[in-house]
Amino acid sequence: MEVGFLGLGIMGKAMSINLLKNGFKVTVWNRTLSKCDEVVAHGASVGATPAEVVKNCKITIAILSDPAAALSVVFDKDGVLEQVCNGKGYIDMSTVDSQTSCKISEAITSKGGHFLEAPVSGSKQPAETGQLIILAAGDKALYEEAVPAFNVLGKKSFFLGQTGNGAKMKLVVNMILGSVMNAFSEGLVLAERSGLNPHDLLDVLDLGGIANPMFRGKGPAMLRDDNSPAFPLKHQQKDMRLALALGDENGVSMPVAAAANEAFKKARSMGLGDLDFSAVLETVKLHKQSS
Ligand SMILES: NC(=O)C1=CN([C@@H]2O[C@H](COP(=O)(O)OP(=O)(O)OC[C@H]3O[C@@H](n4cnc5c(N)ncnc54)[C@H](OP(=O)(O)O)[C@@H]3O)[C@@H](O)[C@H]2O)C=CC1
Ligand SMILES: O=CCCC(=O)O
Repeated sequence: MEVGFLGLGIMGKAMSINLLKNGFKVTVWNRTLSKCDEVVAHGASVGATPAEVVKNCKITIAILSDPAAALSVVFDKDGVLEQVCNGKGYIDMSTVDSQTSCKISEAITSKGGHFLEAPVSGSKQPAETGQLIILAAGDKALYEEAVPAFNVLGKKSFFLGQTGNGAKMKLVVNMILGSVMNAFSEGLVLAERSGLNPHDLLDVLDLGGIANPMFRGKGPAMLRDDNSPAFPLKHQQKDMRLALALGDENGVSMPVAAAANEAFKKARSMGLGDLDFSAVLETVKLHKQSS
């Protein structure tokens, strides 16, 4: 199967290499061309523009930073829309809001193409090992066609119905994720400042009812001040912002998520946006009691 792939950031690089390792022919494009080199070394071809990739491939996958990037790659000059036509499939795996997804869907389908949104749960390592959770919605036939690729990229794919439902599900999941990361950060600092060994806290948490892979995976790195990015903090803040907007639209009060969003905004203002979202810990460390 031949697929196009737009966006070779942390996720796109890992996912496209994974497809290549599993026998897919892949044509890639990235705004910063040099990021294609590593994927080309694994056997990918390069398209000069998103439009060229779509022209050459029946199905094109994208995973880009945010709504602005997702829209730009479709609607701008040399974008996806210029070559979408009957029989072409476009799958956007970026984390965006449902409005962005619906706008892209309408444009693609108005030209005879097929559209599926398929944001993912899971981070850099699951992307490398094909263990993502795929939250698809939109064109069911395109979903069925993409299942062989999804089986390589993920451990489980969900088809959630109409376009927008995948985006919403992803935002709800990441709203919880971001809120939990803030509570976890506060707990680590509280343990240390109150005279406990925070490594003991990690051990206690890991044996109890709120044990989870995130505490287990990120906790030790956070205690070492290692915030090398798997999931960039700027993207987590974008997801909190979009989830809060979804809360507004639906009249859902989310004070915990709102506070978490403020902490991520603070972290961005401290220049931590490109670090892992666990760097929100630094905002808790800022506040020291004066005697
Ligand atoms: N990292 C993670 O753990 C996860 C991330 N996600 C989501 O996946 C998406 C990608 O994340 P990730 O790979 O981490 O992000 P990165 O920041 O590593 O990569 C972002 C990608 O988007 C491209 N891009 C940004 N702006 C534009 C633009 N205006 N036009 C064209 N391309 C653009 C970048 O190109 P360039 O290289 O030129 O900057 C790059 O390819 C995001 O929506 C994120 O929320 C979902 C699950 C997990
Ligand atoms: O969107 C990113 C999710 C990161 C994760 O699930 O660890």
